[in-house]
Amino acid sequence: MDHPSCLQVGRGPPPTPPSGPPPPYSAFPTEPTSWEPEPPQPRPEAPPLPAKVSLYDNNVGVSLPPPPPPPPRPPRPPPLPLRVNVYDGNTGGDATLSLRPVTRGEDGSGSSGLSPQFGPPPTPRLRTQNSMPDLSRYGPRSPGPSPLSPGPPPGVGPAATFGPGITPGPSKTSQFLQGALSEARHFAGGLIPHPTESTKHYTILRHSSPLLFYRGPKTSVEISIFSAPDYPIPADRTIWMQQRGFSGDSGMKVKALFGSTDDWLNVTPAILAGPAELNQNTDRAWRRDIDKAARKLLKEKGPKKAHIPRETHVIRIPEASDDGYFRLHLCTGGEGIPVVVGGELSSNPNTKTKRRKILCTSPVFRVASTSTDSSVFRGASLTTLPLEAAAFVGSRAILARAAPVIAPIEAGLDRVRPGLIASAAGSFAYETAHEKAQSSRGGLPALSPISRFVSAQDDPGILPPFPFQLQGKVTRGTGRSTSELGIPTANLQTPITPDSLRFSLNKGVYIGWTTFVPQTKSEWQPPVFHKSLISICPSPYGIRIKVAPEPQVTVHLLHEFPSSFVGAELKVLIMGFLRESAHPSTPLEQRLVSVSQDVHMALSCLDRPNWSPDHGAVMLKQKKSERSMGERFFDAKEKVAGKVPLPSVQLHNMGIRVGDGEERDRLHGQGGYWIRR
Ligand SMILES: Cc1cc2nc3c(=O)[nH]c(=O)nc-3n(C[C@H](O)[C@H](O)[C@H](O)COP(=O)(O)O)c2cc1C
Ligand SMILES: Nc1ncnc2c1ncn2[C@@H]1O[C@H](COP(=O)(O)OP(=O)(O)O)[C@@H](O)[C@H]1O
Repeated sequence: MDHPSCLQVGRGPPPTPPSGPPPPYSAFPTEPTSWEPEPPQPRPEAPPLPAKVSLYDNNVGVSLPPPPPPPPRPPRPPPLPLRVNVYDGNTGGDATLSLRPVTRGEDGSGSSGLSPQFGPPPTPRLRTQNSMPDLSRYGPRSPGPSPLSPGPPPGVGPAATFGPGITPGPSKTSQFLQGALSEARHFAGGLIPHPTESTKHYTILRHSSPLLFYRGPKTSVEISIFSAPDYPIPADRTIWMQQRGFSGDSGMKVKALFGSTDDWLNVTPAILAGPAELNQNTDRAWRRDIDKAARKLLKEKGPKKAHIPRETHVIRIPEASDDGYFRLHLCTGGEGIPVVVGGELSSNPNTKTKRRKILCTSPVFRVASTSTDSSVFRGASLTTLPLEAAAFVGSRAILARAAPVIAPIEAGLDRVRPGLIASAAGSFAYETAHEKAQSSRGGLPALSPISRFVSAQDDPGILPPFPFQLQGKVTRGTGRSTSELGIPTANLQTPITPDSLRFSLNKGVYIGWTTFVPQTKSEWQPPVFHKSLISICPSPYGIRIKVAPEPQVTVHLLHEFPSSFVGAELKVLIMGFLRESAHPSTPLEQRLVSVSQDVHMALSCLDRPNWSPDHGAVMLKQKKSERSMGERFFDAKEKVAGKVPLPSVQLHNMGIRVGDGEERDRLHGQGGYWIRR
């Protein structure tokens, strides 16, 4: 094959779309090389969690004023039930804690007077097996199922609502949290009464509790937007999050990432989901809230002006926003941050086009992690004090529960730390790596795409930070890549580790080489490498609607195989970055053109000697020996992780901020999803 195009790293003129379908590549030879696979390492299990922990631990190291005595409650109307999303260590998913208030003494406890109930853990999302296409690679294709077609319920976290709670069988963890968080419910009760805020034409209903416990990248707030019959939601609507009042920490660190230069973050949900993709219980709870609010709006505004439900949003709260009070603004038009509160544009003609118009603002909510401490009490206003008390109690409860998980890790670290890293050097190295990652990003993609218009002699070949190596078992896909794009993709079951790699990669398409890892020693043969296209991004097929979808590694090998190899172990050497992933809503024709270009690029590029797998393997070795101190620290962290019991749950899932929040924000982007009503 003739390759007029050559390569360079950096910007270049726009690529010329190749005409026709991707070229056949079955005839391309594979190359034996000395790059050998290494086996993956197993990880030990976490110790079991205790069933019961004392709530009020006097050894927490903070001076807490005695909690205010509960105000006398009128018997009617009954207080609304509070539901708090918590991580359920037993199921590995989220549990919704629904605390239904009862009259004091009614339950015989006489303590908080609240009888908690728990929502069920979400049903794990299963893949539809019957949607597998015929694997005859270039045969006629049947259209795949629509992304919005009915399917099994997704792994969405349960909603926190004001409607009646969903009553499942309580788990061990939930029993523990029952006691702890019923206290939180008691205190938080004071702030619940305003789950909706309205302007003349718009209303925002907050489904979630006013008190959201931080749960890592999955932390989310759920709202529904209503509008008057003559005022549909504008197509250019955006949702912005603004921090309000007291903040527990510095806050708002990755403004550029979220398109903001102020205390405003653009948190508009990324994905439009179909009703069939939602967890049905969650949606039912949302609808109950919506019906209740709609009835109220009808009463207030009359049938002609009553606001009608338009959209429901599950908005991911960026981890970098830290603890504090927040509200959301529904905006339209303009550019930059919305600076006009009250729905009117500035009269200054110079700034007019730059400003977004705020259509409506949501009720306030509080995000709390275990970093909540007594200083928050000092910063709280009188109206927010009950919520602060609730945050405090809740965070103590979660910390207490986390302690048995953290303790063995700490102990294990102490055992292995002296030989691996002195903690001071470690933290320095960590900072260095962290800063490096930060500066290399600067809000722009750090990886320059390979340009298509450089002559072979100018081709610099693999450039840092490449190559990378990933390994994983092939799992079944949805069949959509085959049916829609004509490329079967081997989906790898692999977390992207170590962190240094995870945080370096853009969501995008890469070129590289893939080899099969022999299952037994007797199977060993010199490895054969196949040119490959590697995609690292969340599945665009919407079957796993999540607040913070994890990137998936999928590989299309540029070689024809007689049959499927699901279950095989692949090793992938990633050599260069081609392009950012197209948004899932990109029209099919455009995606086809991109994939066809990707195939051309991989074929022309990887044939050159400076892109060979041997060359890649040498560079990988070299890279390993030249690791920066920061990268070594990441390695050390991995090694430590291999030697000490790792928690089966991640600490951020237990409300503990562990410092990687900004990187995770980068990884997940805005996240979130929304549905039409
Ligand atoms: C060459 C190539 C290019 C891809 N480009 C994109 C893209 O631009 N945007 C995107 O969301 N996903 C992209 N993907 C990911 C696939 O659309 C899909 O997530 C993956 O192949 C899994 O699909 P499956 O469920 O059919 O196995 C790409 C995959 C490959 C192999
Ligand atoms: N050239 C190839 N590249 C990747 N996978 C292939 C290739 N040829 C066959 N396969 C097999 O096809 C499977 C993908 O097919 P399938 O899951 O039906 O489609 P999709 O990738 O659209 O989800 C892979 O898991 C792999 O076993």
